[in-house]
Amino acid sequence: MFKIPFLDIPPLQRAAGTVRLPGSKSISNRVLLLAGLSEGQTAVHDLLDSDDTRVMLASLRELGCQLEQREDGVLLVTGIGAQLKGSCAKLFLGNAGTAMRPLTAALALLAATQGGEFELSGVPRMHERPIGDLVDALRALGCQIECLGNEGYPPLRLSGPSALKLNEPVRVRGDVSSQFLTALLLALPLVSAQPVVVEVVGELISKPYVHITLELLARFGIQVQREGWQRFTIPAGSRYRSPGAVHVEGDASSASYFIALGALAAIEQPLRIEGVGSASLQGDVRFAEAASAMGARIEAGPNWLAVQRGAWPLKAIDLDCNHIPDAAMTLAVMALYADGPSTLRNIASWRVKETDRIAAMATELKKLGAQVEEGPDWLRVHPLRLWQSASIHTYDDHRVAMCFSLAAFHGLLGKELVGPRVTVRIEDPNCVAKTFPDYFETLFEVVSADPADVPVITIDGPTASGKGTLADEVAHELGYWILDSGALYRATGLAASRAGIDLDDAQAVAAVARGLDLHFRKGRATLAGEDVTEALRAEATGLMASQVAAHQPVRDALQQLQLDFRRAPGLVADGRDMGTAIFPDAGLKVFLTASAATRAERRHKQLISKGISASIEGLRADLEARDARDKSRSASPLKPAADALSLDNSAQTIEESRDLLLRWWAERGPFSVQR
Ligand SMILES: Nc1ncnc2c1ncn2[C@@H]1O[C@H](COP(=O)(O)OP(=O)(O)O)[C@@H](O)[C@H]1O
Ligand SMILES: Nc1ccn([C@H]2C[C@H](O)[C@@H](COP(=O)(O)OP(=O)(O)O)O2)c(=O)n1
Repeated sequence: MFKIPFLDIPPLQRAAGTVRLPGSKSISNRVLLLAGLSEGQTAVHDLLDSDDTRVMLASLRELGCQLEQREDGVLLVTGIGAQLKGSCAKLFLGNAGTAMRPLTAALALLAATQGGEFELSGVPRMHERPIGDLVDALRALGCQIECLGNEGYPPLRLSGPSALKLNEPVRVRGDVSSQFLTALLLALPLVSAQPVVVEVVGELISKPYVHITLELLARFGIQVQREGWQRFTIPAGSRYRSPGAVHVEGDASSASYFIALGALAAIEQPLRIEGVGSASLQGDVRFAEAASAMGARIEAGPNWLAVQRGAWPLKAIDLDCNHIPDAAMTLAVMALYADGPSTLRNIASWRVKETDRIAAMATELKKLGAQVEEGPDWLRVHPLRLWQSASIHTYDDHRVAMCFSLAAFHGLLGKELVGPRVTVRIEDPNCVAKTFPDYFETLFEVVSADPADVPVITIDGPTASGKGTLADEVAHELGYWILDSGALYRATGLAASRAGIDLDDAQAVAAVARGLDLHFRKGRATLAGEDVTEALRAEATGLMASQVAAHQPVRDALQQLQLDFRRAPGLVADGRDMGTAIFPDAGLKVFLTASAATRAERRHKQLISKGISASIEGLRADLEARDARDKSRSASPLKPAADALSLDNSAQTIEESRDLLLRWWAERGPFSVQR
């Protein structure tokens, strides 16, 4: 997760590999509610773990459902069997429309029939998202609902008991959001002692989402009868019955970013997307048709897609997007790469989503330099040839963040470079946590950039100056990868000494370096399958590292391994020769020092905290000897690069050093200082 103020994405060129999608948000939250209302236990497989599902889970727990996370990731939900366990609760639902609407309907009906009082609230944006049509429908039915802020908007208070009028059809508007109808369909089986009829007023939008609702209701034992998309009947005596186990499909809206990615950048090989396909329930899989119309080459299996670039530039489209409201935002960004203006129509619902998405898309696309026109329910985007770096505001809207990451792909038309290479800054990247917490990690796994375009910060300096600590801090703030180059020399020294090799035998040690079976995962290092995290950090290993690092053949053997760390979105590399030898073109080079006394003291503290005893004098002698060797060797000696900025942090805190580096970095970047 990128919990940072912004993420700068450098120019990206290609995509290849396989993406596994997170579970569908729409299906996850519907399944949770149905499982929560059912009798018995439901094993939910592949549930999405995100902000929106977390608020639903917290609410279910509050309402008395038992939730148990199995070791294999499956969630066991024991439902309340349509019987309230408590008569009051206050539920906070964040910005999750898929929790607010159905819980409102379900709790209003439960309060009416069984008595109770429930308050439902969310973040400020949730209190601006209309729910009046659902409230009206429920009030007409006899439910007691109070809007605690503005009429027609959350927060809401639902209370009862009260008499329900179920003889007449429940009428609900369907032309603003289909979620109101979905909410009623999910909840009305609670009161279906007699048949209950729902009539939709106005033309129903987003029908595919209602289709998902009906399919899932069927899996939980409720066969809704449908006449067109206007009239729905819940048969008398309907009861929620757990199907035992449910598998949640991958999220088709999330797939749209990777389908677009394939269309833009899967040049040699298709990009494979797992979790959705031709057998998917979700309407947003039809985004694939829109992407095909723009030129993508797509092959589909039951639960996978393989997408490759076809037409380039993409083909402009003029499309009614009513059937793919969420995924269609991605088309607006693809339109930048088209051969003419593209028009997205029938998207009025965008105006009442996480933000006013029509306005947001228009504003942010224009920042990149695009010409954009908008109407009450449409958006027209003209292709972009002269790109400019832009800081994209994301409005706490996950989809804005995800679709604009695609604007980092540009420049290449055929083999020719068109326009400048620019940086796309995504503000508040963590807003993707709503539906796809690992979106950026997933993206960076499958994309590649020209290494020259990937920004690098180097931090070189003597031992215990704080390079590693500072590199971690800075990389974390920028969302960059980390190269601890010393670890490669340490691993080489350790592996060579374990193999009984003379550390002064340059060729023999270089052979070890070339065959190094070293992996870093989740803060642990393994060498030939053995966890060597602690062994690598031992002082003795540092001395061995310094010894083997003096051999040019060893340095040559490790060079490519180090260069391979240079991947989007960027790299912070620490060592002795990062700025002088490995990344001479780094955008920022820092030479970090501190007095020998300070460094000895820091190392001493570090060792003591790990329970290793050592004398400060001994440590100081060791580190001075190591510095002397690192500086005096002929192969890439420790010295500042000509263009490095020196920083003596003897009297600085880690935070002060970090903020200074980030300021230096911001001054060199395409955006003015932002912190
Ligand atoms: N201003 C500072 N900057 C960086 N590290 C510091 C600072 N003050 C104290 N330290 C501590 O110094 C120790 C050595 O830092 P480390 O990153 O391991 O150094 P290096 O990678 O240069 O050998 C760490 O325990 C770190 O917390
Ligand atoms: N880029 C590098 C990194 C480390 N080395 C050598 C020289 C160092 O004394 C050892 C150990 O490096 P490391 O950065 O892990 O050591 P410290 O954490 O600074 O004690 O490896 C090098 O020659 N070039």
